[in-house]
Amino acid sequence: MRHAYTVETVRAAERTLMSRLPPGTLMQRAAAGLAAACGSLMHGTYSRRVVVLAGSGDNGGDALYAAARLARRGAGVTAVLLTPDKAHPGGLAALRRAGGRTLPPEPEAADQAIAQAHLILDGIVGIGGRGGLRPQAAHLARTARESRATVVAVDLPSGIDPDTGETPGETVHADATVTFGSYKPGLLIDPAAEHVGALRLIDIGLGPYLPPPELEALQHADVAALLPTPVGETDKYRRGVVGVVAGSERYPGAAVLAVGGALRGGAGAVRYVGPGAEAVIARYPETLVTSGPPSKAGRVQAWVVGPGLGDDRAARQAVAEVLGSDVPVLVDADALRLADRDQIRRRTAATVLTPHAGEAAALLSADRADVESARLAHVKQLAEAYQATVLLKGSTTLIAQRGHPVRVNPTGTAWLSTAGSGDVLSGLTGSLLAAGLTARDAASVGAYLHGLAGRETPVPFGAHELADRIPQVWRSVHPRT
Ligand SMILES: NC(=O)C1=CN([C@@H]2O[C@H](COP(=O)(O)OP(=O)(O)OC[C@H]3O[C@@H](n4cnc5c(N)ncnc54)[C@H](OP(=O)(O)O)[C@@H]3O)[C@@H](O)[C@H]2O)[C@@H](O)CC1
Ligand SMILES: [K+]
Repeated sequence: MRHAYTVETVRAAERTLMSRLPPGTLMQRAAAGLAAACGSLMHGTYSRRVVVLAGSGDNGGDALYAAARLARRGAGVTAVLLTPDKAHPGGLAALRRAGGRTLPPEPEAADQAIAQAHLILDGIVGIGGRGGLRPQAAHLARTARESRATVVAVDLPSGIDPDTGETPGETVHADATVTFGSYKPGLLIDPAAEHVGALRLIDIGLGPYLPPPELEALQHADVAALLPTPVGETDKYRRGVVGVVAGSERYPGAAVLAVGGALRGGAGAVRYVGPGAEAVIARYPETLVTSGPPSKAGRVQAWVVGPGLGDDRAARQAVAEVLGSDVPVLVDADALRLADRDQIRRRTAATVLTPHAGEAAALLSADRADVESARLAHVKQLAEAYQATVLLKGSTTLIAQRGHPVRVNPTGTAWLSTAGSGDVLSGLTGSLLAAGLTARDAASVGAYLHGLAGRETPVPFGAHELADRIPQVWRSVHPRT
């Protein structure tokens, strides 16, 4: 599991640790890790040209100390000092002792040095940065982006908001980010995460001083431990039966895709309820289909409701019936519009809402653009407002449930934004719910497998191919399955 902490938490842990160590120890640990990472990115240091963009805080200090180490190993280092009279004194002295030269941030000289660099170290600001980059820093960030050099962000790409992943203005676009002590939420959440590049964590000894995280990201081993596995004496009810209420005369395909996802989610059987039965059976003969309302469909351990449902009276009635049940319910697509919001809040069994940014905006009476630019705040707000587990789909899918760290899904690809992709995710996640995972785990594991399937399916793909790919990625996560 990867854990991420807010600036306030990181600073508190650093204060405790620093009080037990000689002054400067943490910065030297950070600089040593950073210099080693730069050396390996440049495949050596001798005769490499390195430009340091150094702000006046400790982030600039880290960059200057690391650059001094590179200079001692043969790199030619030029430091562009954003405010020369406030540059980190220890870092600057170390760099000068190692033979590095410095420049004030005058555009012409700085631009020329950047144009000739093999590697640029972005030490403009770290966790002390506030708001969008100031004009001089923004100019350097743009020049670095346009250069051919490898851009390495120190702790984080300058200009991103470390706590939220928002990008309030110009930011550095890094090829790699070397972060210290712990991940920060902004490194893992878009739009900021898009500018992080390859992410490396340098351990500076903070671990024992960190409380529960603000954000976490599952990795293969975490997902493997959560995947349902049938054991000796079992039957379909013990493995879980998932009910899928999806599709309409107009959109029978949504029913097929949701059932396709559900059949790959580990439940023992899939019950389909709705007008798409013929199409569903034609593609998946193992589905148990019923034509009546959900309440007459027979026993299920979890429901999925919404994909392609339309919005007629029968659809509205089906949503209300499903929400009235006492088993976990996943509410997606049309059902997010049709559901009585108070009925969602009153439920005692788990509810999972799976909106994309547009649907999330409607549920919160907010703007879609605001949701996309501040995903973490909005997913938490939704979970709170609806007293539900919320999976906010998008470039970085987030899963929130009150009282727990938000989860960010580390898999996925922009190719997943294709028609029907969400229907497969709903079926898959509902199936994991029926198999007994908690709402938060089912949503996280569903997003993880769905994202991996998106990465593994040859592109460009259609949503039905994603469903077909799930067994393969399941086995890649859990080879002993
Ligand atoms: N603490 C520790 O133990 C360890 C900390 N470590 C390192 O310290 C870093 C934090 O250092 P920090 O606290 O000095 O802040 P930092 O990120 O350098 O920024 C302050 C500077 O930014 C400027 N500035 C602000 N906003 C700006 C903007 N929008 N646009 C432009 N400039 C802006 C601000 O200017 P001022 O307002 O003072 O004029 C000031 O000069 C952390 O990220 C990690 O790298 C590691 O060594 C490990 C041990
Ligand atoms: K930085």
